[in-house]
Amino acid sequence: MLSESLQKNKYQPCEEIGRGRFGVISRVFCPMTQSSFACKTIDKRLLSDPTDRECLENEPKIMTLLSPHPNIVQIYDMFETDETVQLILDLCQPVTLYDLILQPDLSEPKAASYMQQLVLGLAHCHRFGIVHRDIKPDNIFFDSRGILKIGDFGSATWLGELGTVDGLVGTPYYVAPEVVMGRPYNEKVDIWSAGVVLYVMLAGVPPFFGETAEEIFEAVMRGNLRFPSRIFRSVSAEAKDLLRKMICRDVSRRFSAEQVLRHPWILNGGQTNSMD
Ligand SMILES: Nc1ncnc2c1ncn2[C@@H]1O[C@H](COP(=O)(O)OP(=O)(O)OP(=O)(O)O)[C@@H](O)[C@H]1O
Repeated sequence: MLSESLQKNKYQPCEEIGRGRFGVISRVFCPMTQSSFACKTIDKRLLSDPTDRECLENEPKIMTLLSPHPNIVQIYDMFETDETVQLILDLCQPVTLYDLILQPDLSEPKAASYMQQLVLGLAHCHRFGIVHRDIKPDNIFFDSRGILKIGDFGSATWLGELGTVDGLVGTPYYVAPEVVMGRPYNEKVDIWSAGVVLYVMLAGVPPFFGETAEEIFEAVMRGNLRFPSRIFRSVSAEAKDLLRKMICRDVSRRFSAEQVLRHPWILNGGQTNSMD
């Protein structure tokens, strides 16, 4: 860990980029390398909950363990004072996958390219026994060259020796049913969430919805995956096949990251002729 003065010399603070629950993201400039980074400053005083505090401690450790990987936001430095923790990260574009899926005509090849990059990043996490637990479009970033990067490891955890964890973590539309049910779960929760991301990319709406978080959770637990013909008429049979294998309630039958990467729709880059 570097001292505050060295930190000041190494990175010059620039404009604020955004704000999260526990702090601020700013651009910083490193004169030594003539490059910009994102600096995530977390205000420790806002972390009253022990779970939030544990996540704060885990985030830089997990990111360091996973770095470098082309599809994961890289951590370069960390600075800590009594009040704050600062993480120096890859600077990503202001536009996340959340903004891109709002575009009405996201093609299957484009969706397949995003899905392949997302699952390559997840396969890397899962090989290290790490579960992200909050895969959703707002946590999927792009660098200046358009490469997809998984970010926000604030909810990530290690699978212990048992290979499972517990705790209600995630975002209602994207969370897997076994998480909502309060059962121990494993890395396959990320595949469910990535499947929901794929569904939203292809349909423009989530597969499970409701007016309140409780209603969404009930729909997720029922897990009744439907492809309304009005929306899915123009979606290929291969894409629907992959969706069924990712958004699968039976965890043992749900695809692993490696299986997703070997699925024909991914291997063919979303180029298909067949329709259902
Ligand atoms: N590495 C990054 N490069 C560029 N922008 C980023 C980066 N990380 C986060 N941001 C942006 O900064 C904003 C705040 O991000 P942050 O991760 O702190 O909070 P959040 O995900 O919005 O909320 P929460 O604190 O609940 O996780 C978001 O708009 C995000 O798009």
